[in-house]
Amino acid sequence: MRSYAKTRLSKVLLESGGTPQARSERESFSQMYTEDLAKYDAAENGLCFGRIDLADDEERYVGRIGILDEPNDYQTLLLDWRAPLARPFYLATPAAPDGVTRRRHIRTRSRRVTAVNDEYLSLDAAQQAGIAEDAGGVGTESALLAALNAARTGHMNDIVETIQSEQDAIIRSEHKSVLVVQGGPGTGKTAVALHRAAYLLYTYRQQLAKSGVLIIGPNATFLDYIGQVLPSLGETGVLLSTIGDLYPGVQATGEDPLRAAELKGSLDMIGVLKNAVRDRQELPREAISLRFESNTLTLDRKVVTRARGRARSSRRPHNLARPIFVSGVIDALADQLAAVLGANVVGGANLLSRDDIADIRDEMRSDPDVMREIGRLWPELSPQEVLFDLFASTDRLASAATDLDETDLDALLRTPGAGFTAADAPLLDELAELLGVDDAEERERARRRWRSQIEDAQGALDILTGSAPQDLDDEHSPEILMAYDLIDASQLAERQNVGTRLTTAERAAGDRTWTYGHVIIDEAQELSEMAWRMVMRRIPNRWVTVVGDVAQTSDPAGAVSWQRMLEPYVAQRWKLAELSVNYRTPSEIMVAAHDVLAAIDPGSSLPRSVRDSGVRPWSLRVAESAVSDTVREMVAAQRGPGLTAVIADHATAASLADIAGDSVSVLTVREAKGLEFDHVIIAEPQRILDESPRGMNDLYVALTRATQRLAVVHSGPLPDVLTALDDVASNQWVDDRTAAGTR
Ligand SMILES: Nc1ncnc2c1ncn2[C@@H]1O[C@H](COP(=O)(O)OP(=O)(O)OP(=O)(O)O)[C@@H](O)[C@H]1O
Repeated sequence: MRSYAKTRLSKVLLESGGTPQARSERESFSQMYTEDLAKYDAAENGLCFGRIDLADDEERYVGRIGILDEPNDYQTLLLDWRAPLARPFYLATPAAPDGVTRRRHIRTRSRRVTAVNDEYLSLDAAQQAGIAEDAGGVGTESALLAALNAARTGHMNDIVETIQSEQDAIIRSEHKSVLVVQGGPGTGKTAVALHRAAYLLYTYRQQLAKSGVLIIGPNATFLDYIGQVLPSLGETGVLLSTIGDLYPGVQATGEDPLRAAELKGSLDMIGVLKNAVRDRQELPREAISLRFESNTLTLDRKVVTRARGRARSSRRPHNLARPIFVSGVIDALADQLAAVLGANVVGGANLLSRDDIADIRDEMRSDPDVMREIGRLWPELSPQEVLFDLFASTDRLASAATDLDETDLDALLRTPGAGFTAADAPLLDELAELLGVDDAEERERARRRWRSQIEDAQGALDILTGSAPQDLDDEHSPEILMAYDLIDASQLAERQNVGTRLTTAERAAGDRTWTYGHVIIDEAQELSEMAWRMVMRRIPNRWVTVVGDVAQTSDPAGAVSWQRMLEPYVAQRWKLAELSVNYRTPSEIMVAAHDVLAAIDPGSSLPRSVRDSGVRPWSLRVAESAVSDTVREMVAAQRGPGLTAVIADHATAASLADIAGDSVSVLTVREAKGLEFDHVIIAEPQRILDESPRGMNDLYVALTRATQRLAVVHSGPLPDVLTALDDVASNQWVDDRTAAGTR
């Protein structure tokens, strides 16, 4: 398949000329073969990972992509894991075997089979194979446990080999509106969300290939962590973004203080932004005198009020209503001038015909002084400008945010030099709606760009001809093809465009008004009300998969209830699916997290851990000055594969930043969100609690990041919610290591 795609691709690339239709076909083929090659590369590892045997002796092999045996009547050699026929591989159980007698997990390294693991789904099949009932061969979960116990690499792996049935139901859900997947830490929400994207792209390829799928995650580290999963499932047409980067052309570089983030996330900001835009539609304090062709005209409050009223009552966005305002003012000024000119001649204003007055208006429109004054009163504005100016001035803020007290106004004021923040992106998006974009100029620029591309191409062809050997001119030999014979300028320009052809995801990323076919929001509890508005604008059909856990909300403007966030868009019409099994955190750690969850929401239950690690988490109290050294010793005691994370409040994390390396991360809770590590050290948990009004949720997130071991190092009293941890007197990880060394 590889060599077929490679050969076809090079053939397509060599072809040239032809009708526009032929060219566009070539383009699609070249894209298709390129994507095929990427898909085959991605499926290189674990190409085939399973097989099911059915009662009627049929065998089905399941893998990362589908393969048909073309010469043999297109028989299926390998089923794509997303195909309906592959589904029993994930769903069959001894209680409901669905015709399956045996499920085989096949593990491979490159092309070599390294392990085969069979589960017999009926006693008959097990006995026939000579497996005793108590041998653990029936319904074992060894493939899953092997995957879960493996050391972490810093990148998420796909779970196609071991998708569990409650996860499968969500991945393949046919629900066409908002589906909320709520589940505790480690229940596979992220994994499920990514596999759902792959499944939907496979099943609704036609529909989604053009519109694309958008996946929103909490931060760049997280996107990097999950970034490998979709290509390994063979899907490249997905845009991954954070909320902060969703507004095209702006990257969130600043960070808001908690109160500012909370205020910016609230729906009250809609009113504030509306006011901020209206405040830019100004009335002159006193009449403005304008010189126009040796006459003095007056622009007074009354004229401007009337023009502004007309423009506002059009209900168009600010920039699109601007021409109405401009006409209103120019009409009034032209009438004024006509009156002045008329008064100066016998016969009065009637002397000026309509055409004369129309000419005057045109001249006024091209008079820079007149237009400058009008521009001051109703300027053309960009969202960035309005937001920047609003948060830079106490006066503007006070005028727009009339309900806020002084402390809140201060919280919103931007520190000079700071960039836009993640909470600003939804505000920019809102402003873009309020301002409207007059894209006439952009369209004209695109036309000009195209013309100049054709001219460049023409130039290139001329040079090619000019630099041809002289004797060709003298004795033009018909069998030597000149560039001109093959291609004309517009074709060449088109070719260059093909070189920079954008994928659906790339085009969508640059277009604020792009509407996606499906949107998946991970860690959705972190989205503020304003962020929801921004996302929902991009998905008018409301086909959204929402994945999150309200007990893990850190953002002060984030969700405490899904209903509250979704109400404005779908009222009650959303479906809830829950995940109840924790695949990450061992049971010993979850026991310790119980009191923390109870403090967040006494009504919610902990997800059940699928495995034990055999190691109990512990806490160690040391002097404040010794916290740093203790953590360093623990990190140094880690050897071998696996990742260690130190999770702490901002200040403690900053003081330990230098120990970060390839296998060690030092993170705040916000940065650790959604990630996982083999070993986790939480430093100064009380400070995590104190740092935010959602401190308890943050502590819960920190506690549930480890796949193997957890330790807490603290200098003050241990928070009450952590008393389930073993209180130890010395650094166990270092002791364990020393003991291992002695042995
Ligand atoms: N069916 C499965 N087979 C193998 N591994 C799985 C399966 N389901 C989940 N996992 C693994 O469990 C871990 C946790 O999954 P994931 O990160 O998706 O959980 P989450 O619910 O998003 O967690 P959190 O809310 O804490 O961010 C990951 O390493 C994931 O690969």
